[in-house]
Amino acid sequence: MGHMGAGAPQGPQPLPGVAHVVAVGSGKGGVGKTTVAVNLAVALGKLGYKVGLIDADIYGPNVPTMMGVTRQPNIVGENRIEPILSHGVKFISVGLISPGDKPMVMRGPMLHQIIRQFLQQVEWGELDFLIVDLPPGTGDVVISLVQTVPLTGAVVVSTGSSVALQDARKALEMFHQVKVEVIGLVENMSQMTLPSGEVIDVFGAGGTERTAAQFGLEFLGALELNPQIREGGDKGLPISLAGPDSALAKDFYTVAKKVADKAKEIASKSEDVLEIS
Ligand SMILES: Nc1ncnc2c1ncn2[C@@H]1O[C@H](COP(=O)(O)OP(=O)(O)OP(=O)(O)O)[C@@H](O)[C@H]1O
Repeated sequence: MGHMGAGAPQGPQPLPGVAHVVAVGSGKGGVGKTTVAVNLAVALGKLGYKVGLIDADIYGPNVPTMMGVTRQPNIVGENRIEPILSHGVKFISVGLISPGDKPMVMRGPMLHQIIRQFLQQVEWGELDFLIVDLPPGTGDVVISLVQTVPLTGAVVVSTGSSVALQDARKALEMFHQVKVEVIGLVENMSQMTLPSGEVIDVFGAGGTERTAAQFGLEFLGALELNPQIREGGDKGLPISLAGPDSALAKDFYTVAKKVADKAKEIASKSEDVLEIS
């Protein structure tokens, strides 16, 4: 690859020691993307993987609350950022740097800089998976991400409702445009089981699986709508901590295992391509 002079165009560079970067996105806000990202990270950790989590949802950085730690990260050496370790996962968030209720007002270049710093200036060490919680919608953060680091793939979270799926399709189209493979779709808040045992369908369960099929994409699983999942998020104790045998957490583990398998499959395919060319 020759050496690069100053100003030489630099494409996305893999992060040394980090095997897979997986983005979690949604078209619509509020569908539970962060809940899925946090529980996916914790579940992968419990499954024995080394996991990092970047909260790139700069407009609503909820990861610190959901991970139960809101203190500022330490700076080590020359401007290296030490990620926060919680529940077996290393994470970083703008919420740690600009805590409180003040919104971060940011212009494009600053946003790009933050995404780069979170990838390159954080002491991630060896990771099997670096999960990135994207802001809802389609936009700048994804561009910054793909310009900085090669992604293994993206997970798209939706509810089964028509409007959420309409926006999820836009997210799929965006990942296609920036050449990021979609690992699969997750349906969140799928069904709800009442204390009586009656199951109610709030957002149109099944819609996400049908959309995945239409696009020839993998359906990674359906997650129940349950107040304990919300409480876990609010208390900083993600439901996945309950382990794969827990009734409420098991579906998150199903998703986590599928994501891990598919990510490894995608990575091995792209290695083959590199060897051939
Ligand atoms: N399966 C679920 N059951 C119950 N509550 C849930 C579930 N998933 C998410 N929630 C709750 O719904 C709210 C929104 O979830 P979350 O913040 O994860 O959404 P989001 O898509 O990341 O939102 P945004 O990106 O727009 O900030 C949170 O209070 C969360 O605890």
